[in-house]
Amino acid sequence: MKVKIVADSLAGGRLGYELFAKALANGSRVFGLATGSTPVSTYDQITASELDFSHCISINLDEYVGLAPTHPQSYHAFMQAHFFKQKPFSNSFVPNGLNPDENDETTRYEEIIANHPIDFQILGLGRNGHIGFNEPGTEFDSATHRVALTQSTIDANARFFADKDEVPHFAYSMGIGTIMKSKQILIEAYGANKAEAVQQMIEGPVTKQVPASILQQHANVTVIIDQAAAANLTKKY
Ligand SMILES: N[C@@H]1[C@@H](O)[C@H](O)[C@@H](COP(=O)(O)O)O[C@@H]1O
Repeated sequence: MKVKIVADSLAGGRLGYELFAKALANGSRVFGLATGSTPVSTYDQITASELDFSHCISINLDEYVGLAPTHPQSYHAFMQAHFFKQKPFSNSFVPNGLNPDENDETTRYEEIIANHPIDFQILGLGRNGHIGFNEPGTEFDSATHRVALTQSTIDANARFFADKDEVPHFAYSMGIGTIMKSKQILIEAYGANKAEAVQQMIEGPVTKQVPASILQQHANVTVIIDQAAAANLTKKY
């Protein structure tokens, strides 16, 4: 893992942007994308830049089950607002949260990824160490699946919804095995409430209880964190 400690999320976003630009220049054509507040500073730099993704494909990590693409809190809507409206791809895939057939949706999505192997994947980090929506305890070789969200994740995401009761309890998510097949991975984390998960991801044992810890075994991972998220690290980076 390459660990980059920056002053704040703005500086992290600039670095994240540079990694995207470099990957694009080096021939990456399939980009795995994430939602959440973390990647926004990177997306802001990208959408303000000259980068062109019109010959590229994007594949998003996850989507809430039960939310229509037009729902303002759906990850479809998030991606439109923060990325695709300004920087369209030739084709963008996001799981279909309205597909009630779990097997159909997860198989369909896994096939899309098999047909378009991900060159560059950006990830955020959950407070409990989750990546995508792969909660603690998820198998490391998991494929795209339907996830029951933990209370900690529901609580963390409630801030985006008018009412806590509106937060979906299920999501479709790429699996950890799916994510690990990406050729290059960038994971970003900002703020003190990520410090514990960051320390466990980088310095802790590789354990299912901290899904992101598996990234220690990936050959090409860059971690971008700010000072606050780096606070619990015990070694120098
Ligand atoms: N499914 C998303 C993740 O992809 C994201 O990385 C994480 C952190 O969110 P945030 O970046 O807002 O802290 O939580 C959500 O549950």
